[in-house]
Amino acid sequence: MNPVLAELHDKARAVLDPVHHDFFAGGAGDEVVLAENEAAFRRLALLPRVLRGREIGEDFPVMISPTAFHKLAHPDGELATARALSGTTLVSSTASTVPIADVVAAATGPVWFQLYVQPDMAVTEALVRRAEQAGCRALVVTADSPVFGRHRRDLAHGFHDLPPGLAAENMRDLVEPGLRNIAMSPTVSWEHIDRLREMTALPLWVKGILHPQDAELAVGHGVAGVVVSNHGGRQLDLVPASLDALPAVVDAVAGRVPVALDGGVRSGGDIALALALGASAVGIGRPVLWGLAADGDQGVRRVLDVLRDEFLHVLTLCGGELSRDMVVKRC
Ligand SMILES: Cc1cc2nc3c(=O)[nH]c(=O)nc-3n(C[C@H](O)[C@H](O)[C@H](O)COP(=O)(O)O)c2cc1C
Ligand SMILES: O=C(O)C(=O)c1ccccc1
Repeated sequence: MNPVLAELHDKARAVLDPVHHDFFAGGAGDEVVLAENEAAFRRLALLPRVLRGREIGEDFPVMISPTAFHKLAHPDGELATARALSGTTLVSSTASTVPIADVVAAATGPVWFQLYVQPDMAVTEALVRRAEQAGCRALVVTADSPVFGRHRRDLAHGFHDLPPGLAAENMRDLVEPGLRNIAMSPTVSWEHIDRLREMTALPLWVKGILHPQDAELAVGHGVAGVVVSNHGGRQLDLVPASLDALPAVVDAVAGRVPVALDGGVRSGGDIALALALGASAVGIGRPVLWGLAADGDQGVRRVLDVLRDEFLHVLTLCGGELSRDMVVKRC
């Protein structure tokens, strides 16, 4: 792990209510997948190519993955995260504690909207319109959550509600006045993806793909991209590390749409490994929350800056270009 990220996590742990720290840090079940997401990177090594005589560009293939409830980390919440972007894309959660329009207004980079499809399609459509009107540039439908994950740390603490004064602000006054709960629904299907594609001209991504046949289906349903993700180990605690699921999805997609990855990315080297295995970009979840808790927008900026610096350094050491033949098992 990049030491700055470790330091920011330590600081976050020191300042956060332990209940909120554990909400951010925790995973589902025995937290096997939570640990595996990071461990999978350490099982791989990079074989650099030398003497390629190539200077690298400034492209930084990183986005901020959607995470709920940033006001639990810092009073400015998602506004602070949005101010820190300086060109990086923020995928803003349905469960943000700041309305999406305010997130976009504060943003210094593109904002995409992460959508939990609601069982009532009128409510879903109202969320989509809200994201469009705010100026979001894409929709990211989360597909790995037919039910809420079971997080033992939250159960142990009895954490299930936001404290008074905080709410999932995007859920206010949709269709009818008042605040709704975010629903997870096992009836969400590819038909909903088709309906969303008819509903909006925004590029539609699907997040939470692990099976290559689902990647194939996603492409068949006209998505703009897929995110290989296990929700940071917060849903099914039986799945592979997201990095280990990546190659088969990349093969199934066969270059037809971009394949992003999130889960366990904690250094510039991790970014390089994911790209070498065919990811077009990676998403960062918890480290952004640690930066936010430790130091607001400056902490989030620090996370992005150290990852950018480290990634570009690693990329240069690898000869400026990454490919699958450069990844080997560490034995
Ligand atoms: C506290 C927390 C809240 C999350 N909330 C959402 C969410 O609202 N929507 C979503 O699609 N994913 C959500 N995720 C999953 C992240 O988008 C992402 O897949 C995961 O955090 C990536 O792993 P990492 O934290 O190891 O970087 C959440 C993750 C965490 C840790
Ligand atoms: O905690 C999560 O992982 C998550 O996705 C979520 C979704 C809705 C509300 C709160 C958290």
